[in-house]
Amino acid sequence: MALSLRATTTKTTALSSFLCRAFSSSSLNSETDLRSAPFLTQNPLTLRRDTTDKSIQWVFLGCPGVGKGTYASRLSNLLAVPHIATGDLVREELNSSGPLASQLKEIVNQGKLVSDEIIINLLSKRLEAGEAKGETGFILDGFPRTVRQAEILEGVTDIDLVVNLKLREEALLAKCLGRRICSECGGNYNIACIDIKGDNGKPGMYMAPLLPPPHCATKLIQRSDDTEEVVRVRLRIYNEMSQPVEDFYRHRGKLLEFELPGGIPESWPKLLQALNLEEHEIKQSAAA
Ligand SMILES: Nc1ncnc2c1ncn2[C@@H]1O[C@H](COP(=O)(O)OP(=O)(O)O)[C@@H](O)[C@H]1O
Repeated sequence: MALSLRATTTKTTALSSFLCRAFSSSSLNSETDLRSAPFLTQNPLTLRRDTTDKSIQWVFLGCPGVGKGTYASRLSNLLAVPHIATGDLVREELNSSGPLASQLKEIVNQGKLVSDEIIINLLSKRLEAGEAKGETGFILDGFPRTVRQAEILEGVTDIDLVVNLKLREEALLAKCLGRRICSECGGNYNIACIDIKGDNGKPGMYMAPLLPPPHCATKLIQRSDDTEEVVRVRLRIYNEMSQPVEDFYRHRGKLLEFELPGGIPESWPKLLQALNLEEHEIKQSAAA
């Protein structure tokens, strides 16, 4: 399907009045549940958006290890919209001394999903903080991950586009296990060298490692949920809980499927092409 993806959508939806109502009237939670949740100091997702906002509202879907963070972050830099990764919000919270930290640590380290209530509350706070700084638009990464989250989001705002990144199954586990983060600057790297040989008419695939610069190389850490056992659980849960989200957006004509052909050098230009974006044009117009 050809989707027109230029970032020109005019937003007319004011989210603030709808989000809380959408969340509290959704089937799994009564208002009582929300009020009794100790971490909810305010209504979840009480967002306000300028009705003249012309920024993009995109979602990135895809299995653990597919590269959602990498490509969402590159597009965020290119298009000057915030990249909001709910996994990062969860990790910030679990590394804090907040009341949810130990509960979140346990859930994440088992590869399970955090409750919709918690995730919506974290996302709401992040969007509000961004709004206070004048941010408009977003590229969401890791949200929605359940059909209920998608329904709530769809009920309150108009998502322009959902990019569904796909990568061959054999590469996903290796990508998660090879992931490394610089504990000082937060830079993301990958030490895995993926070299899948062509077989039975299926082409091979090569993904070079993304090695850290020398000043990060001695400070690399691994996410505690990037162990083989936990990654397998995350992949299973993605198939059960998040693949239906792909169908949700497919039925609404918003899903752009993008099969990664290899590493960043091959995939990035092809992704821009699929999105009908020209990197040099955007940079020129930003500089003008
Ligand atoms: N939308 C969400 N709903 C529920 N849990 C989430 C959501 N986003 C992130 N999480 C939690 O944070 C963890 C890390 O998320 P993320 O960094 O996006 O991982 P992945 O590499 O598996 O895509 C998830 O395994 C899950 O426990």
